[in-house]
Amino acid sequence: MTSTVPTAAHDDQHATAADQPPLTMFGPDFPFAYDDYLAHPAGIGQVPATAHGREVAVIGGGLSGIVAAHELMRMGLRPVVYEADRIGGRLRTDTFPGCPPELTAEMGAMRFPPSSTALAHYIRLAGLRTEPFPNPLAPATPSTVVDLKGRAHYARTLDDLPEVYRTVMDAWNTCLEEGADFSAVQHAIRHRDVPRLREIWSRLVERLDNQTFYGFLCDSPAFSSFRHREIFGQVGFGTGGWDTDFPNSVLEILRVVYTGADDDHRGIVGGSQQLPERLWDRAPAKPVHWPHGTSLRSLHGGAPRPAVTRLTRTAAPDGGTAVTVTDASGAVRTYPAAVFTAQSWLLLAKIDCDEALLPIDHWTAVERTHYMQSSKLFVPVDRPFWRDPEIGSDGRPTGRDTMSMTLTDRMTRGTYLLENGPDRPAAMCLSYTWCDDSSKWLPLSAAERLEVMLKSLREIYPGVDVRRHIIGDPVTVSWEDEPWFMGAFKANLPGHYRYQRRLFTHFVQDRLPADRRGLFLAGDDVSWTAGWAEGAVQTALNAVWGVMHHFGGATDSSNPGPGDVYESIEPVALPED
Ligand SMILES: Cc1cc2nc3c(=O)[nH]c(=O)nc-3n(C[C@H](O)[C@H](O)[C@H](O)COP(=O)(O)OP(=O)(O)OC[C@H]3O[C@@H](n4cnc5c(N)ncnc54)[C@H](O)[C@@H]3O)c2cc1C
Repeated sequence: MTSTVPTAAHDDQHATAADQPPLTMFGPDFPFAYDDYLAHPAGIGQVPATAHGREVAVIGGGLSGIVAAHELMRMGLRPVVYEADRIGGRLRTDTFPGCPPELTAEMGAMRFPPSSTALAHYIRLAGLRTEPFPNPLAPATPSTVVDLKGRAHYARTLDDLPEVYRTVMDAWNTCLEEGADFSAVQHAIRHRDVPRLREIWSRLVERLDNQTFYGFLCDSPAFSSFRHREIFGQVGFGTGGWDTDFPNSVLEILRVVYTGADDDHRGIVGGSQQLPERLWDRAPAKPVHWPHGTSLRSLHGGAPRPAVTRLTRTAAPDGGTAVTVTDASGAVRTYPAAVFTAQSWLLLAKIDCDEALLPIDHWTAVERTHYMQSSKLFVPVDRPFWRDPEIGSDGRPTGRDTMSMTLTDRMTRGTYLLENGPDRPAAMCLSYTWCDDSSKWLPLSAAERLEVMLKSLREIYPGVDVRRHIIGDPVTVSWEDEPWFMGAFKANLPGHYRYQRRLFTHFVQDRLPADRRGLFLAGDDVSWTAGWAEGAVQTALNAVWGVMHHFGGATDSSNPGPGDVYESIEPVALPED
């Protein structure tokens, strides 16, 4: 997910002293150091040799499924990946028909915070490079235009914007500090002070689970001005407007700001889809059980199995239960364990499921899951023409760029300018929207969307003929309209904390009835930080731990896994009555 009180502004207020430990997506709900766990020389655990070669179904070939499959293969198990669409899922990098293949469009995730340290482990493993992402007012962004209520402001830094923007930024920082112990939580995250973090966060969860983001702002004297709340909603913090998140639980927003998830973003050079694709192709250096050179691709004969159409529980030979998977080819296979990584709603709508798959409270949590909508449209252009100096009405350069990264309250909301070098073809993300703003695009074809977007941009840049630079057809997506996704990413509504807790903690199954074990939920919507690929990775690692434990395996005592330390760091349990 992404969002502007701008990055620069946010950092400005909460400056990171060079001698402080870095901010990472460590908690606050489940403060487990996934990065240290992955980096530890003892590895993340093993299964008994008798389990080597046994099959585990992995449903979904997005990042979570591929990370889970990769780690299960490294343990000597045989992951069988099912993928309905394409490897990568919401790490979807499209190309433009008829254009050079290096010109890409990130239809899903496009920018990653350095605080995503478990994700960074796999980016390194895949040998991928990252580069600064051109967010509003980010150092890598030549210029930004904020266009609100028909008035456009041009800025290279926050100081170029009218004073009211700084006032709004100050209000946001005050609101966070007074309403959500911002500095104390960040300090605990940086220093991995688990008792302190749990103490503060538990209190906040109890107090704020029933509060919307907007209600949180309204409760703050710092945000008593409607106009300031409105500007904040349009321009947000970090990377863009957050008003489409106003109805969501404020806990979702706090998780983002505490962990620096919306700050200092970097893009993956060549596209994010390469990450799961490379992991699919990668042969681990020291394979357990499998011959040298074994990769997920080689285990699957090149391609994953097709979409799962049915999931049932069946009796296992050892007297326990197994998970039986039917796929779109009609093939039926039974597995001692399965990891489900697709969005949970697919269990309700696209897969014929046996109710015995999950405990009833978990089904309720699946049903209540709330997804954000999100649409994007990209066009290829001949070159980064936006860097051309703007010429004023007197025929002289104004000192500004022709066009800028743009935030607006018009239909487009966020326009991103993506360069591949001077005079090389480039891409424009003409519009990136969420929720209601995304729904407005839903019934429009790509061509119709393009026309509305060009009109919005013409209002902001009357002298710029964007169309003249377009060299190919637009590519667009509305994730809520994608049959294998049904939404962009989860966002809890107020009162949803308990549901999220059920889904996230499902990987620890010793307390579940025996006939409800063996199916592990993972992926973005099971995580506490949906909309961030880090959560997809963290929950994949939880599921891997669950499968390992299910097969009688264990971690090295020097490197306990998420399930081993669960009791001491489990998310706060709110009362049900
Ligand atoms: C618009 C958008 C912007 C985002 N921006 C960012 C960002 O900037 N930074 C960031 O860190 N994260 C971002 N994210 C979030 C990030 O993309 C996700 O966290 C991550 O890609 C989720 O991976 P996953 O494996 O959990 O789920 P998915 O990617 O959804 O993978 C699940 C897979 O399951 C498959 N599937 C579905 N049904 C079946 C079935 N019946 N049988 C078999 N397979 C099935 C799907 O095709 C899919 O490939 C964004 C997401 C979206 C949508």
